[in-house]
Amino acid sequence: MVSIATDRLTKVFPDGTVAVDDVSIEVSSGEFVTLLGPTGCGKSTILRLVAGLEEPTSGEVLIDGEPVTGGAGPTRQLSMVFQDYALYPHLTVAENIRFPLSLGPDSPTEMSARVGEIADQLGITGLLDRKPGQLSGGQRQRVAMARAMAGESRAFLLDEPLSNVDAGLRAELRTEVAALARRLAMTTLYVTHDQVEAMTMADRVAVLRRGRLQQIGPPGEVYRDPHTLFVAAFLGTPRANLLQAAIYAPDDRVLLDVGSQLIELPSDDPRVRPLRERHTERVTLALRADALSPVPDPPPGPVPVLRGAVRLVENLGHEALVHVTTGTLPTSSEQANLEYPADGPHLSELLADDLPSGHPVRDRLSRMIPHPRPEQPPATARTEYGFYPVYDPDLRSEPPTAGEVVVRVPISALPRVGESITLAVDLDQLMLFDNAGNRIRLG
Ligand SMILES: Nc1ncnc2c1ncn2[C@@H]1O[C@H](COP(=O)(O)OP(=O)(O)OP(=O)(O)O)[C@@H](O)[C@H]1O
Repeated sequence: MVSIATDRLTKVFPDGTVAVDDVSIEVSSGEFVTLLGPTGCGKSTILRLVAGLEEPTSGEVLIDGEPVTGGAGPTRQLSMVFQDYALYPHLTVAENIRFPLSLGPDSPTEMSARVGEIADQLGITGLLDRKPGQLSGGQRQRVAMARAMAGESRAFLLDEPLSNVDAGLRAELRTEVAALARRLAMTTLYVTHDQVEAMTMADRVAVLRRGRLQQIGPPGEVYRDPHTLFVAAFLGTPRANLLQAAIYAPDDRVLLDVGSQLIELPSDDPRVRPLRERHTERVTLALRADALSPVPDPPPGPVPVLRGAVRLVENLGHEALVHVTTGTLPTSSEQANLEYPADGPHLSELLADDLPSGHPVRDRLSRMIPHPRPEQPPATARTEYGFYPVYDPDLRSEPPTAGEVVVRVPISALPRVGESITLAVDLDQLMLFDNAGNRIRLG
């Protein structure tokens, strides 16, 4: 098997669509890499560029370190499997698998032996005489894989090969395809928008957004250590809680102001100390459902906490997802770059507005009502703690389900709806992102 690489690969379609933007990825020989991202992020285009079905606007595709860009597709000897299987309906399964071999030098006996061998590997020996129309979706997928493996392929390119298969079978095939790829040490580039598929199958996951590579790494690493707000928000179910916040570091304390309350961080902790330099900076606080856990109030020791009231308990059988109203304001999907790119200033800076000073409900209102766009961006520090979380009235007609966080709780410790709850924040899992959506590293 060969290694595949893209070097600063860029594809701009004639209509001006930038489908792939400066993407460099290396897939070592025998490695399984998934390309993951929302629809339209350029995954299929990357695969097609690697396969030679599209010409790059700039940048290169390298196979075993040799540039192949400009060469015709077949010489690359890469096998591609698409989501629609593309089997020949009038040929039997055996004939379909044999098809790529018929282009090579093998004798009929050799070809039959090879078909038998591959069919055996994929557990479809009993289907060899059937036509594709007589197969289930999962069986068709296996035949498509078998056909891809039959030729003298040097690597495999799979474009959402399981997306037409029903959920149960999908899980089974996912394990099978990954196991097969490992057993045969197949170099594989696998496109999917399904994060479970991407995370469970791959040696490394490449997360893409709008044609750009956001991050590439082993699944666990990309999940635990996202470099951008987009990656933190895109990976994980339930989605990470994304809260608008400001860092406030008066005297020797370090606080995260989430509008409705302050989360006091242990200021002598080496992880927290660097935040002092970011006094008054507006940030997004990202906390996965596992980063918060119910504790007694007052908590044992100086742990950072978030307080709220239980609104909903979703019992999943083995665990529960508890929705807690905290009066915080989520960072919108738009800000997290999940739908729209937003490279400008933080929404809260664009929208925060002067409220009539001295008004008795000024603070409360400031957290609840939408503000018109100000003429001038506001000064950073506006209250004692400097922060009014806001939402963008242009993007939403009403506030998002205001101020909730979702927490994973063991069944043995289920809280009741309406109950007050204190949640300890796990510092190791506390993630902060700056205005541009880049990770702020704790020390
Ligand atoms: N031939 C083309 N001409 C113009 N634009 C194109 C062409 N092919 C794809 N695009 C655009 O390029 C972008 C990337 O498309 P691509 O199919 O690579 O995305 P994808 O991540 O594979 O999406 P999906 O998961 O929906 O298949 C999209 O905006 C798409 O509309």
